Amino acid sequence: MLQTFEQSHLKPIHYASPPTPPTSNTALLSNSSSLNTVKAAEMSIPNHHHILIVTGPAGCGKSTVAKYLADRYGFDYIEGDEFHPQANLDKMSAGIPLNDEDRWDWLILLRDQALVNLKKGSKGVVVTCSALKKKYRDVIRTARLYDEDPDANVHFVYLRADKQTLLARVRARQGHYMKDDMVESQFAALEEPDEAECKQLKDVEIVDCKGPVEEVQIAASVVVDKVLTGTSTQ
Ligand SMILES: Nc1ncnc2c1ncn2[C@@H]1O[C@H](COP(=O)(O)OP(=O)(O)O)[C@@H](O)[C@H]1O
Ligand SMILES: O=C(O)[C@H](O)[C@@H](O)[C@H](O)[C@H](O)COP(=O)(O)O
Repeated sequence: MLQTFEQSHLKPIHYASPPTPPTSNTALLSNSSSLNTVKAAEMSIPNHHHILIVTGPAGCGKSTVAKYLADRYGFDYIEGDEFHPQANLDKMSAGIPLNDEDRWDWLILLRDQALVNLKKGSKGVVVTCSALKKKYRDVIRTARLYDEDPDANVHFVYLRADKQTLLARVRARQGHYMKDDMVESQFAALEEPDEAECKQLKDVEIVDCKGPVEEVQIAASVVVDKVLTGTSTQ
């Protein structure tokens, strides 16, 4: 376990795009297009307890990308929005941003649900969670401390786009409690994974999510393929 932690610590940082400013995935896709033809079934994924957390503000495409990744790797899919207590849902539906107090138990619940699924035999889980602040991501990172084996291999996929792009998506989205008036507060709270966090912890992949759905899904799978097969080279 400690060994696993140290090994993952030694894994090189892998940016799908640099921390700032946002860029497109064009270079990543053209450099790595051959990887996208690799079928997940043909990939040799070491049997670690993979916990992939797809993060970013409302509208960045967490659910859209997480479902794709879960399907690709045969991992369980945990939709973070389904684990909020009613009080949180009521707040968000009323356009009131959650605060730290509102989020702690939710984050712990998501972490523990991921561990429950792994304990039941899932080879990996993909979790959607905005994880807007570093301290929230740190809660999920503690999964390896509570893993039974313990082998949990936590990785974050941060979907990055500008506020206007996400505002437009949330405005167009139907039937969701999170309305576009919450996007401003999401960005106000957002602490993007910065270079220090990425370099120190080596568990964050940054994917530009401004492009079309399919492009973003492929870009995410390119970096996650490398994480899961231990072939990240940067
Ligand atoms: N890359 C994309 N381009 C355009 N629309 C997208 C993209 N990704 C997601 N969407 C749409 O934007 C809305 C928000 O996506 P969703 O996956 O629910 O994001 P999140 O889970 O981060 O809030 C949905 O209506 C979805 O269909
Ligand atoms: O799909 C979305 O619009 C978001 O995922 C949204 O539902 C919300 O971001 C989280 O559930 C938790 O709220 P916080 O992001 O404020 O922690």
